[in-house]
Amino acid sequence: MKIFSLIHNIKNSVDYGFFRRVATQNIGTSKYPDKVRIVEVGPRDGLQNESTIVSTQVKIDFINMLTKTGLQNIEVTSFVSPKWVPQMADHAEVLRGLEFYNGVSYSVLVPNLKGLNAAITAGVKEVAVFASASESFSKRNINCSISESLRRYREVVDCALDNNIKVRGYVSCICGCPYEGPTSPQQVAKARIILFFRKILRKVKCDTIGVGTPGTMRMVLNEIIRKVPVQSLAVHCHDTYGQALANILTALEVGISVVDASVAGLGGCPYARGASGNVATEDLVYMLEGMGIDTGVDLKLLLHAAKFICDATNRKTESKVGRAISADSANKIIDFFIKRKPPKLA
Ligand SMILES: CC(C)(COP(=O)([O-])OP(=O)([O-])OC[C@H]1O[C@@H](n2cnc3c(N)ncnc32)[C@H](O)[C@@H]1OP(=O)([O-])[O-])[C@@H](O)C(=O)NCCC(=O)NCCSC(=O)C[C@@](C)(O)CC(=O)[O-]
Repeated sequence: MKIFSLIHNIKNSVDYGFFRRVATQNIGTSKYPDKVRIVEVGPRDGLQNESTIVSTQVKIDFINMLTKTGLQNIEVTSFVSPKWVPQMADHAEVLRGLEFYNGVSYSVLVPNLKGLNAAITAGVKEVAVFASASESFSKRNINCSISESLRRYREVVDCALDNNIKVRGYVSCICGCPYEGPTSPQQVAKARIILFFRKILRKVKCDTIGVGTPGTMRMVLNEIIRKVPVQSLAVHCHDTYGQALANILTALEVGISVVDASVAGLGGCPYARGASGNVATEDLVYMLEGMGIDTGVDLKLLLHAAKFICDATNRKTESKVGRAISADSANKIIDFFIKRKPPKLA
């Protein structure tokens, strides 16, 4: 009750519209984009690391809730070996249970042709392949060298494009590797990885263990955009050291406008021990909308989805916004955010 009246008082005494106008004015004709496309990776990157198997129905309900928030890209599962990542073994059942909405892309991770073929059978229209800038991480994560992974992915990408399937390409460990330490920008921008990824629609640069700072992030991105059009890049920042939002701002400053995030900051990689989840989607939406940058995402609905998955997995949210505002009280204090209509059912 006390909390409620505090929020009520804050709402009545603070002109959020004023803050929003000031934030926008300060940015002016700034280096930041007008819009940012958020790729929600919670159902895949977020849940793959959960030690207790999450039921298929919970995954389906979670994804359906995310769809209604206005997110246009959701990575829903991965078609990897169930021996390696048991949590994602129900990939086909998850896809069967989804309500597909017009204008929303539901992508999946595939490590090889076997995964791609299964994804095609399940009706998937967008896949993601995942290479690494670090040899050791490549070996631990997908059991092969970088060169071998690129050979495999060449087949996967050709086959996907022949089937009119869009492809994202992740490059992990752009700032550091859990086994080898810091990664040099030149290592990330190596010709073989860049050349390979040229065909791919969207190239995602990943700070897999969240060790990057705006300094290292700027260095590595500057190196990459000398070789790849910035419009084709996205970033995927884990938040282990609390640098994710700052790193994302740095990415926006160099011209990137597609950003991965995970609701409630869920996740981590099973082959990068100690790494925390991605930047929390709620925190990202709060920051961007507060800067006058359109995300198209309804923060209130996002908070509901976050509460749902945290309750179902018995974990606390990693989102700072999620801790500050409960889904129920969100109504009272985030009226200044743009209200969105959910997309129409296909
Ligand atoms: C790549 C492999 C398959 C190699 O694994 P392997 O053991 O070298 O391959 P294999 O061909 O010997 O296959 C082993 C078994 O898995 C089966 N198998 C083989 N492929 C598939 C498939 N697609 N779907 C289903 N089953 C499959 C295959 O049939 C076989 O079954 P068995 O004959 O023993 O009964 C394995 O290492 C793997 O699945 N790795 C995936 C690990 C993973 O998902 N890691 C987390 C991803 S997160 C990440 O990479 C970072 C990212 C993207 O989030 C961004 C970032 O933050 O950096």
